[in-house]
Amino acid sequence: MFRALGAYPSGWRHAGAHRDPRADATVLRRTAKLAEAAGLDFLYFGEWLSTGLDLEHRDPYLLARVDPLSAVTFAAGITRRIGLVGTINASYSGPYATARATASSDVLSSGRVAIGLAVSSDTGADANFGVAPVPADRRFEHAEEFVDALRSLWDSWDDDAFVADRSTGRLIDAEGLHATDFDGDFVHVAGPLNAPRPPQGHPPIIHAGSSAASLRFAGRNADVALVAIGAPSEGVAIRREIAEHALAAGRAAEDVLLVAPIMPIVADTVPESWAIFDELVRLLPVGDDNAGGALPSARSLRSLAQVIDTPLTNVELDEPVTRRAAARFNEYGQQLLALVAARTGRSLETGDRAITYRHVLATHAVPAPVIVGDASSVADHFEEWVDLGAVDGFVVQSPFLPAPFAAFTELVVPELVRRGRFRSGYEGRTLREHLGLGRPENTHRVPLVRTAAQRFAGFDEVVGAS
Ligand SMILES: Cc1cc2nc3c(=O)[nH]c(=O)nc-3n(C[C@H](O)[C@H](O)[C@H](O)COP(=O)(O)O)c2cc1C
Repeated sequence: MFRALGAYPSGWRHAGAHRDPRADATVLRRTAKLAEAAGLDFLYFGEWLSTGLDLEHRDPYLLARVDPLSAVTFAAGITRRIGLVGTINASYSGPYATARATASSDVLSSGRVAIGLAVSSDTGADANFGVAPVPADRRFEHAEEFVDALRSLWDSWDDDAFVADRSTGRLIDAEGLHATDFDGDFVHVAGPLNAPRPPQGHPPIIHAGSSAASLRFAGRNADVALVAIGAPSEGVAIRREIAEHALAAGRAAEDVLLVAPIMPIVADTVPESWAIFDELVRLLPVGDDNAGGALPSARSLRSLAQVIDTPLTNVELDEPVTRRAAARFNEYGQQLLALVAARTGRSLETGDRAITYRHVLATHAVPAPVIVGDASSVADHFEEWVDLGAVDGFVVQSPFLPAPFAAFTELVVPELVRRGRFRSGYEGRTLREHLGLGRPENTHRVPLVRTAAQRFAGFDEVVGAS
């Protein structure tokens, strides 16, 4: 997952971090090369369609970044094998333009493109696009029509419609162009599309979201579901839920892959990886409600006190959490303590490696799926989750770019290959092949010429009747 300014809010402050969005081409080129050299399935470009000062400390990577479909096209030109996922938001995109742009980039990349389909709503985006928002409770219905329309448009032409017969002068097989008219409750589009059928037939659809509505949507429509998962047992339950929705929609359970975001912080040794995470926490501008430059108040000590049900009066951020104070934390507070211990090697009341309130607050304030360790411990985590049936794979987030991502590709990927858990290099050509997804047939049977003839026959009747 490519977040140029880093997926951890303080990542850009780390020494050596990319921090100038105007130079995104440089870090994108480096990241794409690293990812492809490691044989990763895809690079994922997310999307958010508005900006504002409130993002500076919460999600700085959203402040200003290149448009995902532009990034896909750029990356397609500098890579040869890796898949490229460009996110578009169904509520703010037209199906014709989206089908055309993605069919085009699939052609230009020889079948390596997927759509990240976002269904989120955002009042900023409503204002930016000047459109009446899709009613909140019908966003997923709208998105379902959007996907159906996309697939219909991608099937406008048969794979072999362009016969290009020089001797007869026949360029196309007229029977290979289909009527694609789609007339739903929300989506109305005629077509056919003025782009060839994509090399993958239908570029895969990846849907990110963790709500019940998102899981249902993914089960019914997506090729890959990207879901935030806290524990393996949760992943197993989510997989079952998605499979039920897939089956109810007439699909097979294995038609939908389940992947989870993960933020590995890896170094040659475990203490070195702890040091990187400690530094990210130190650089996080957490503070109390009125502290200048701090994260929003929801990430203050006061809010932490509320969620762990424990008064935190007169404590300093860098003060150790005493055993006595820890005993008063509720279940969520105990989970935070366990997470801090796993990510930092710290424990209660142990001198300079004591758990401090800063670490507890940072872990609450930044709900990133951080996993800290050396190559072996991070690979153990991957293996365990896959073996327990929690996920089919992971989408790697980097706290900043490029160093932690380089460390992941140079340390963890070879370890997974050594263990026989990841292929060495690419076997397939297209993204569908990387993911083990079949290539869909063209679903249109009736050529446009025949429907035109039928329409003409209807016209004759009308003329005859008059
Ligand atoms: C790992 C991950 C990445 C996501 N990336 C995006 C994104 O780039 N753009 C977007 O609009 N939504 C993205 N989402 C989805 C939203 O965060 C949210 O889950 C979605 O709007 C569904 O929530 P809802 O069903 O409550 O609307 C992502 C979700 C996850 C889990």
